[in-house]
Formats: sequence, C-alpha cells, structure tokens
Amino acid sequence: MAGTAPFAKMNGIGNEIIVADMRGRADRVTPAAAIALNADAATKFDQIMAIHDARTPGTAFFIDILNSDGSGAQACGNGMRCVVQALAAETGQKIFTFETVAGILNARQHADGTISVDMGTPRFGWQDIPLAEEFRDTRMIELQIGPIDAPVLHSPSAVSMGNPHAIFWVDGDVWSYELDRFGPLLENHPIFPERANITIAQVTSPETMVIRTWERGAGLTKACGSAACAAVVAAARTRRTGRSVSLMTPGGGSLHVEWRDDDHVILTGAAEWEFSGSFDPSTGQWARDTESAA
Ligand SMILES: N[C@@H](CCC[C@H](N)C(=O)O)C(=O)O
Repeated sequence: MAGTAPFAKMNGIGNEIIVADMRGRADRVTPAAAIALNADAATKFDQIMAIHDARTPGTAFFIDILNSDGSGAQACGNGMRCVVQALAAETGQKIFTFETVAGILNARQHADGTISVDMGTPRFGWQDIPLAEEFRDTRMIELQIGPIDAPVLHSPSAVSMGNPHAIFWVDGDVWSYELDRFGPLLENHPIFPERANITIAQVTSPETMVIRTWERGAGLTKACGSAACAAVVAAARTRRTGRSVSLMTPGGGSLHVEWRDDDHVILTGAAEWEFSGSFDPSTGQWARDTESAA
C-alpha cells in the first residue's frame, strides 16, 4: 500500500472511533475511504478523527472529523478523548489545545486516566442550530413523530454544541422507543437544514440522566459526547437538572458533563485503545499492525 497513514481503532465508552494520523501530509481522509472502512466489520466506526498539522499558532493540531457516511462533523466529544489518549500515550503530554472546524478546544488527561474536553459554549438561536424556521424559544420546539393526536416523541429542546442536536424528553425507559425507526426520519426532518443528532433523554434525578442517541451521519451509537453535553445544557435550561450531571449511555459507560458558570461545557470520561494499523486515506484499504492486539 503506497502513502498509507497510521491509525488506531479506539472507543470512547463504546462510541466507535478511528484516530487517523495525518500529520506531515497535505491530503485528507476522503468520504470514499470513510465509507469503505465502515463497510468492513473490523474497522466499522462512528467517527474518524484525523489528526493534521496545526493551522493556527497556539494550537497543537487540527482535527478533521468524518462520520461513517463520509459526511463531516463539527464536534465529537468522545472522539476528542480518543485523540487525547493516543497523543498522551505517544508524547507523555497531558494538556492539549486543538483546532476543529468549530473552533479551538482544550483538553486534558487526568491522573486516573479519564479525559476532560472543553466542548466550548452552547448556542440556542434557531439560526445557529440551525433550524429551518424561526423559533424564539428553542427550549421546546414544535416537532413530533407518531400519530398527530398521540405523538410518540414530541417537543424537543434544540441546541448547537458546534453541531446540531435535538433532545426529546421522556418519562419512561429510553429503550422502549424505536429510535432505529424514528432516528432517520428525525435526523432528516426538513426543520433541520443540516440534519441533526437525535437524542432521547430520561432525567432520573437532578444529577443523573440516561440517554440514547441516533447520530447524524452514523446512526445508533453506544454513546455520543456532544449529545451528552447538549442534553445537560438543555436539561439545565429547562430546570430539569442542575449544571453538573452524570449520564448513562447505551454502551454501559458513564460520562460527566458540567456546564460551567463561564458558559463552557466540560465533558469527562474514558477512552480505550483496541488495535492499530495503517490505511490508504484515499481508498480506505487497510492492514492491521502485526504486533497489534486482535
Ligand atoms: N459521537 C460524537 C458526535 C459525532 C458527530 C455527529 N454525528 C454529527 O454529525 O454532528 C460525539 O461524541 O460527540
């Protein structure tokens, strides 16, 4: 394989991530390569986090984010933790400043191995999310699915964490909703001109929540970090919780989100390495490193 780049298959509490090392190269991971990697069971992923050389002074790297359908994403909290874990293992460094298409992100690895990412500040304006029509109050927008007189899911909160999120509040078990059926319809609903990440959230106490997410461009995932941030911000905004919340996700892992008084949202959780290999960023053809774990 010519011109290959190293990668690590990792996960952020079950969110399937490929960290691609594109440093020192001018090319990008193509949508075709992303689709090919996702089509192989061994490298099936939710997001690729491609580490590129820095573009802006004061930042260590530029991170390009691709969904498994080949589309671009502005934010990926679980993926950023995987990037930090990979770079910390390589360099011994614990604190990083990155640039993404959505702006500058700071992250740090703690002594216990968990990683916190400053996901920036949420936006609530309908044009910022974006929504296709004006909603003065995005704490609850008019949108429902199911029979008109007995909707299954309705009145979500809408939030931008750099990427668009809709949070549907439910009282009962998040598993009793057919998110695999409703997710694609809601992701592609005309109210979301750039599509949206769709989350079902059950608030279990002022400090705890359970969430399931249908991710834009990736489908059902075991966790979504930016959705966790969006859910906590929306819950605090609607007085369902406080500003510091632990969330259970379908992968069985937990995330912690704090919406600080300075408006920044801090996502904390674990990241895990699975195996390493190299791949062709234009085609997605790949090979596992021989010394890499199965
Ligand atoms: N898994 C991610 C979110 C990924 C981006 C999303 N699918 C989008 O297109 O906005 C996370 O952990 O935040």
